[in-house]
Amino acid sequence: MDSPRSPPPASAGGPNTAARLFEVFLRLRPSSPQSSVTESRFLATTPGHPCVYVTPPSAERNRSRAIEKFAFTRVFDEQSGQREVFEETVLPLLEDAVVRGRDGTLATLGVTGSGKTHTILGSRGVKGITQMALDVLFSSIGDRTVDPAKIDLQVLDNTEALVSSVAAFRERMQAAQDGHSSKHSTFPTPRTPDVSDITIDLPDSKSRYVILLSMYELYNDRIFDLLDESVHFPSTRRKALIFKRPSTISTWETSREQKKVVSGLRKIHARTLQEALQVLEHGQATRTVSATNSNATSSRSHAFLQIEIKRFSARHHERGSASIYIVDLAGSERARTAKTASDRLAEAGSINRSLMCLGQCLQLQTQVSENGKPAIVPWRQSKLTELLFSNSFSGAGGGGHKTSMIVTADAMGDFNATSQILRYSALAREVTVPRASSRAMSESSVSSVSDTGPEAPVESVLVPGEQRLVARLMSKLKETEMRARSMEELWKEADERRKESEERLKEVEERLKESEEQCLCLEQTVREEVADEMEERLEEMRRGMIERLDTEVEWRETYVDGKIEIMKRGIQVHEDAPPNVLQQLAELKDENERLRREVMQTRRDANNRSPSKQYKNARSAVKPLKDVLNLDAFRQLTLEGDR
Ligand SMILES: Nc1ncnc2c1ncn2[C@@H]1O[C@H](COP(=O)(O)OP(=O)(O)OP(=O)(O)O)[C@@H](O)[C@H]1O
Repeated sequence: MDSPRSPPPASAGGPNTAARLFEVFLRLRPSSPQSSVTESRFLATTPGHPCVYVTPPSAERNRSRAIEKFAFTRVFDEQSGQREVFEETVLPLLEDAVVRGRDGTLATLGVTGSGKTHTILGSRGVKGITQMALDVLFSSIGDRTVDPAKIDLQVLDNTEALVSSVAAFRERMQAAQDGHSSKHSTFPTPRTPDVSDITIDLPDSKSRYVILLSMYELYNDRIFDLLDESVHFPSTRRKALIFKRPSTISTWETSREQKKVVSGLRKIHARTLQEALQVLEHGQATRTVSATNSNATSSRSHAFLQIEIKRFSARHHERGSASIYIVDLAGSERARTAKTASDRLAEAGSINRSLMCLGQCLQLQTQVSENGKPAIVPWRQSKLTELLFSNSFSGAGGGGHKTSMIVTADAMGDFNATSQILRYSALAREVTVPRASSRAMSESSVSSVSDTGPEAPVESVLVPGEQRLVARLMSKLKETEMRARSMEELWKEADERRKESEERLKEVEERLKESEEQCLCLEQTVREEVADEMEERLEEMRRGMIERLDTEVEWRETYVDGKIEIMKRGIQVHEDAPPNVLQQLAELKDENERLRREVMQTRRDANNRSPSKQYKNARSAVKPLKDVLNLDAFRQLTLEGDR
């Protein structure tokens, strides 16, 4: 093998395409003084070969690094233009969607500042592959678009999306932006490269098409609509959306084939290329972007653009639908290099975590190729991999979803971060230990790289015995790596389970707390109700007693009056009654008057006192009267008077 600056010939080995789940392309960006981190190139390619060689820059050599060779579907070197990348990556996906109705995803992956956004959306007046895809799509469809007056897209769409025309979208945007400082689109429509000569042959001459655009971003593991006009109001909080299967099934799908979608997304019906580009610009302007030490306009979220191509018959019956997802992933970064802090650091943590899960998914596909057995790709581990792969691996959409990745790299950028991404994204990898270190290895079984730097490939200088030893050591190294990886995965799984259990425990504790609070409230209410009822009953008793007392007093009064009347009549008849009887009568009258006053007083008191006391007092007040007016005594008196 040659040194990285003069790579080896074509036979060095390309990727095994037999059992590949993804196409993985590598694109090298031209280095600029601002973007360069290392002082020398650590990546080298050979024109026409799908491989890249990674040699540690001089500062890294002392850390015992070997030369690594990575294979991809294709490598685009620094001279490759946007159109070349477009023709090899998105155009086949677009053709599949328009002609065969197959969904496709294209995502860019790379270290921050390595050129992902430039590739996807272009920069400095240069079109990205997205603009080129829209250009080719609209020029291929031509005037065979559906008249919006003839269909109701809102009714047709089964994904709970909010479908509207570009005009209505623009109006809403205008209303949202009026009087508010908002993010205005600042992207001039790029003109180059020209793709007017590329068209896709449509499958039949009668079909009509509708193009729907939607854009969303995955920011801190939450999905946000990039075409939601309400975000332009400063006080409005963005609403996170859910990725799920729609509640209704479209006519051409079975429930098993049903694709997962971002529910409640805004979909804009673009009828021309200009309309589509306007929508794209609005989405771009809303995306979360910040300046970091590594990139002045660093994407802090993973952005998804969905181009949905709906096919209709000449009589406006929907015949099918296919989507292309173009994904601009946020770049992985080291906090130390990017010098990020607070919010940016938290964003970077979330970005790196999701990219690590993506890396695991990508890495497993190479193991599939090597073992010949289908490995389980852990795409459910993160929201990002779920969004990217759930429709590819679950058999949804008929299982025809095709995924391609473009890995972007700067040959003079961050060596550690770049080689790490190449390691997990490459379709095949080969490690070569330089000569000096291979000798050391045979003596001490430790891999190291000579201080003098990488030299000729090991195979060409070793004797057969040494070659066998190196081969054995390499296979052991590979085995250990695999074991370490599976241990790491087990550890991660255990850690996730622990976290899950902790979350559940927290949930249970919260519920317990809630239940206790509810119990307390209930007890309080019951106590209050019982107290109210008791008071009511006491009041009723009091009223009853007063009534009974009144009746008794009235009856006594009537009774006494009647007796006095009888006595008066007796006195009139017997005017010569003995003086002691008359005196007794006068005394009785006085006593009667006194008792009446006492009854009046008792009544007044009864109104002010508690019912039981009132009752007792009244009884004790009435008792003397009763005694005095004892019928027998009275009769006795009357008889004595008569006598
Ligand atoms: N192939 C290229 N040709 C010319 N310029 C490029 C190329 N790739 C990247 N650049 C320039 O490098 C800078 C950073 O690129 P870009 O914003 O695309 O990086 P990125 O990978 O998207 O970063 P991040 O992950 O932080 O968003 C931009 O100014 C862009 O114009």
